[in-house]
Amino acid sequence: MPSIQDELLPSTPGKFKIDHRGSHHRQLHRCFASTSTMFLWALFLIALTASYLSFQSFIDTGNRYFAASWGGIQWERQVRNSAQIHRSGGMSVLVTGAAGFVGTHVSLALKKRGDGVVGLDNFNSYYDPSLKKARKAMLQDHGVFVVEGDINDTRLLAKLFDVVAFTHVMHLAAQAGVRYAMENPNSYVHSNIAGLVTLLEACKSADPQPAVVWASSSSVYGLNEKVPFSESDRTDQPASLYAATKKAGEEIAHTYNHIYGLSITGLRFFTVYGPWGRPDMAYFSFTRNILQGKPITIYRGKNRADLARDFTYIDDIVKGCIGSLDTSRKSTGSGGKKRGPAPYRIFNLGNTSPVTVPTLVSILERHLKVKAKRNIVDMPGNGDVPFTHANISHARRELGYKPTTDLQTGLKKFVKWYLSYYGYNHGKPVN
Ligand SMILES: O=C(O)[C@H]1O[C@H](OP(=O)(O)OP(=O)(O)OC[C@H]2O[C@@H](n3ccc(=O)[nH]c3=O)[C@H](O)[C@@H]2O)[C@H](O)[C@@H](O)[C@H]1O
Repeated sequence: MPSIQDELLPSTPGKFKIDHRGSHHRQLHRCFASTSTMFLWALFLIALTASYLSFQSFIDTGNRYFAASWGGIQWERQVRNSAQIHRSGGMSVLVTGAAGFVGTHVSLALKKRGDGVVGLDNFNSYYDPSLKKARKAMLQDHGVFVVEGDINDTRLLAKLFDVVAFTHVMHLAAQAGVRYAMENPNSYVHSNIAGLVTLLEACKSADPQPAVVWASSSSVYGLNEKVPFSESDRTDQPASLYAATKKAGEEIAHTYNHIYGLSITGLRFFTVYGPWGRPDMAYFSFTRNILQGKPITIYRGKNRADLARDFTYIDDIVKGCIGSLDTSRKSTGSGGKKRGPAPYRIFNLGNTSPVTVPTLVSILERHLKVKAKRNIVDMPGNGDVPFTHANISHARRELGYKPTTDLQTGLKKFVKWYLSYYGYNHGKPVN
C-alpha cells in the first residue's frame, strides 16, 4: 500500500525506488502517468502562450490598421486611381503638404492638365485644420486623393512608392512661418530636417527614383544687403531658425543628389499669397483683424524704415512649380546607388517688385472698404528680415517663369475669396 505521504505528495521523476517489491509496476505506472500529465500540461501552457501572443499580435495589427488612416485594399485602390495619368507624356506626382496652401494649388493644376497626383498631409494644427480639410475636400472633388500621414513615417512612404511608381515628388510639406520658430523650434527640426531626410531616403530607395522638386525659401538670404537676391549670393547668415532649417535642407538635398543620383530642384519662394492662403501670414491676419475692427501691428525696421516683401501671387508660384517639374531631368540612381550625375538646381520664385507692409495694408483697406487700426511698432528681434527682392532671371531662362500678377490685383482676388469663404466678419458679430 502506498503511504499517505506517497498519495499526497506528487511523484518526483527519478526519485522513485525501483527495488520496492510488488509496488514496482504501480510506481512505474504512476511515474509514467505523472510524466505524461506534466507533458500535457507543458503542451497546454505552450499552446496557451502561443495563442496569447498571436492574439496580441492580432490586436496590434488591428490597432495599427484601424488607428492608421492608411492601408488596405480600398486605400490602395484610391491611391492608384488618383495617380492615374490622363495625358500622353504625363507624370505621376506625389505632392507632400497637399492640403497646404501651395500644395493644394499645385495639385489642382497638375490634375487639371491630366497628370496623376497623390497628396500627403499630416493635417497638423499649426493653423486651423478645418481650412486644410476644406482644401482636401476641394481636391477630392477634382479627383485628388490626399493620404493623411506624416513625411516622417518611413513605412507609409515605402508603401506609397510600392503602390505607385511616382515619376516626380513635389515636396511642399514643411513647418512654415518665420516668427513661430521661437515658440516651437523642434517642429522645424521635425518637419524641415528629419522629415526631409526621411522623404529623400524613400526617394533614393524607390525604383525608379523620382525627380524631386521642393520648397526652400527666400529667407535663406537672411541678412544679405545686396539686392535683388540672386541664387549665387551667400546664404550663410540666416536670421531665423526657419531660415536655418531651409538652408540645411538645401545642403541635405545636395548630398542626396551627389551620393544617390537624385534629380533635385529647390525653389526659393518669396512671401506667397492668394486665395486659400495661410492664416498665419500678415496679409491674411490683417484682413481678418481689419474686418473685425481689431488693431493690426505693423513692424518697422531700423531708422523707422518700412519693411518690404517681394509678395508673389500663388498662380505665378504654381507656374514656377510646374515649370520645374516639367524641366527636371530624370534621377540616375537605382537600387539605392548612383549611376551617373543628376541635375541639382535652385531657383528664386519671386515677383521682382517689393512692396512695403504699410502699402500692403492700404491696398487691403481699399479692397475691404474698411480703415485699418494701425499700431506701428519697432520690429522685435524675432527672425524677420527688413526686405526681400528676387532676381528671377535664372528661373526665367530655365523654366520660362514670368510672374504676371501685381499685389493690387492679387490681393483683390484674395479678398474676394476670403469674403466668400468666411463672410464679412469672419464669424464674429459686427460692432
Ligand atoms: O518668403 C519666405 O520664405 C517666407 O515668406 C513668409 O514670411 P514673411 O515674409 O515673414 O511673411 P509674413 O509673415 O506674411 O510677413 C510679411 C511682412 O509683414 C510683417 N508683419 C507680419 C506680421 C505682423 O503682425 N506684422 C507685420 O508687420 C513682417 O515683418 C513681414 O515684413 C512666410 O510666412 C514664410 O513661411 C516664408 O515662406
